[in-house]
Amino acid sequence: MTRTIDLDGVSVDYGNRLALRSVTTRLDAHRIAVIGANGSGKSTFARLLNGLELPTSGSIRVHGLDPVREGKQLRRRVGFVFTNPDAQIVMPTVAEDVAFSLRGRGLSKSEIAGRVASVLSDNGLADHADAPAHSLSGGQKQLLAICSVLVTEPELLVADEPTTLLDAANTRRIADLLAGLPQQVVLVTHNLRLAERCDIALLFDGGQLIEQGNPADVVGRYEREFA
Ligand SMILES: Nc1ncnc2c1ncn2[C@@H]1O[C@H](COP(=O)(O)OP(=O)(O)OP(=O)(O)O)[C@@H](O)[C@H]1O
Repeated sequence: MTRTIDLDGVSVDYGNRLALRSVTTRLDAHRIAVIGANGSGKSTFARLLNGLELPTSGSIRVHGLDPVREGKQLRRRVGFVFTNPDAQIVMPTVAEDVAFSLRGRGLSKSEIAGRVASVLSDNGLADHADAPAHSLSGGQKQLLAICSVLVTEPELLVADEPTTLLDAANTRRIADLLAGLPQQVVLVTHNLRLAERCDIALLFDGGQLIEQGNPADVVGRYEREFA
């Protein structure tokens, strides 16, 4: 399996705003942090990776798939976690919400129940399986949102500021969870400590990818030039 993300001259123009400007990169690291100031293009970059956004020009391959022509297959292989878990919770109970992600995949009821129980147990939510999803704490909701993505066994997990709404303990919990995943992870974050725990970091400025490399070096430049 190739786990390379390739962008060649990718720009995204929202009409009156060039959100990404001719970004070219090749990424095969396990955990990739994406940092930069507000409005620098991080979320746009993340959203390109599962076809939520399409390039205005240039080309992309994510694990060999072209989001323009193969968007459906891509979305089955790339899981996306949003900042606000409430935006992702769609079913009344925790277990039902996780199971919902597996609809249309041709799995039997018992296979679905098995996968749901396993992901909830791996992430400390087994005791909440039958609880109303909206009764969970903020940190538990973010765990649930991640479980709902992980249950689909994605090859790539893209998380757009998944710890922004969380306190220190829950931030650590999500950070540890992401750090322990076997699949490739792209983490957009303003939390520079989380960025430093990744294998590589990308720094965006004004829609341009201005640096890519060792996270400590990239974070250092960001702090010197943008803080
Ligand atoms: N749907 C949209 N329509 C028009 N402009 C947009 C849209 N989404 C983003 N933009 C603009 O594109 C630029 C890049 O936005 P993006 O959300 O990618 O930045 P970001 O680095 O993720 O910012 P933040 O740290 O604030 O989340 C910004 O100027 C933003 O206002």
